[in-house]
Amino acid sequence: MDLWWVFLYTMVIFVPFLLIQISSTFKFHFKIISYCILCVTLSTLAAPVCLLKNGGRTVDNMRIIRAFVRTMKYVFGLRYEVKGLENFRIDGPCVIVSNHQSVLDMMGLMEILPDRCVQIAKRELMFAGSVGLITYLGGVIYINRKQTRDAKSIMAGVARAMTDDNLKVWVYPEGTRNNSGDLLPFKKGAFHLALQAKVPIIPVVYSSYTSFYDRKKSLFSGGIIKVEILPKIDISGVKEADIADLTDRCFHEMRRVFFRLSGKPYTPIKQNASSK
Ligand SMILES: CCCCCCCCCCCCCCC(=O)SCCNC(=O)CCNC(=O)[C@H](O)C(C)(C)COP(=O)(O)OP(=O)(O)OC[C@H]1O[C@@H](n2cnc3c(N)ncnc32)[C@H](O)[C@@H]1OP(=O)(O)O
Ligand SMILES: CCCCCCCC/C=C\CCCCCCCC(=O)OC[C@@H](O)COP(=O)(O)O
Repeated sequence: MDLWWVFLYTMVIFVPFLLIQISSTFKFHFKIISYCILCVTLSTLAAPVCLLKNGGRTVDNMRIIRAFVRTMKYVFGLRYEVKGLENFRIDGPCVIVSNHQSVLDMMGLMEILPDRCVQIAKRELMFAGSVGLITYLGGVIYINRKQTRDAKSIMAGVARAMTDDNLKVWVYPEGTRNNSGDLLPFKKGAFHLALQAKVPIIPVVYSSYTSFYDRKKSLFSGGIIKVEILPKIDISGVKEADIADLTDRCFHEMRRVFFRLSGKPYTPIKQNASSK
């Protein structure tokens, strides 16, 4: 008889728990797959518009891509609260650095993307079907992260193009997606780029997604993302030998803002922030 009670309680507690787990995992994957399908569909629709309007690969296509991507937030119940847009109003090129949490960042990127701005992306993105095509048409710059020397020489070319073509360049200095609720140490490429092109750096911080999006917990619901565009960091007077300090300064400033926007107490870290 006792065994029956144990069995019954196990079923009453365990089975609903299991079903909730399965359904939340299912819901999470369903939403992520829907996101990917929507990206592929919108890219397929945007590509001919870009080709008809601008003829080929040009940063002007980013305006078209931006208009398409801005509709996606409504599908996923996301809202952006943006502060500091006036800091984007500078004449000429600049390097924009921001934190990178997930593939969902494309929506936050396009929400505030200034005109004449291209992104640095891993070269694997080029092969992502119509998404790859649309990034190519928008003028995204691809780097091979496994070949530092190649990446550096591409960045040197980008520095020239920035001044020649009046381009802004968006870099994710963490170098990869990071949904841990903190920032990864910054790589130095973006800061070398700013120095080589002799342009200011504009940091952009997005609040943590962990309250509404968490891969480990299979969580993906609607939510509010706070975005802050910080005042530009002037690099006049900065020398190559100061790159590590510049990287650290930017990292710590962005990390402070990240914790504030995410409503979490700031915990300073002592060690050198930059990755190498
Ligand atoms: C319609 C719907 C469709 C949606 C479509 C939306 C379109 C938008 C697309 C947006 C795409 C966004 C994609 C985002 C990504 O892919 S993020 C991943 C790729 N990005 C990056 O990795 C950028 C950040 N990384 C760097 O900047 C790195 O520094 C890099 C240049 C890549 C080199 O990395 P790594 O090999 O790991 O080396 P280190 O950074 O550790 O550097 C090693 C030493 O080299 C020095 N260094 C670095 N860069 C330079 C440089 N440019 N010039 C000179 N020297 C450089 C660095 O200082 C290190 O030396 P020391 O240790 O200081 O001596
Ligand atoms: C014929 C092949 C067809 C392949 C189809 C692939 C479909 C891809 C579908 C949807 C992708 C939408 C994503 C939009 C762009 C996302 C850019 C992005 O966030 O890349 C991640 C990169 O920053 C860092 O990568 P890692 O964290 O280091 O990894």
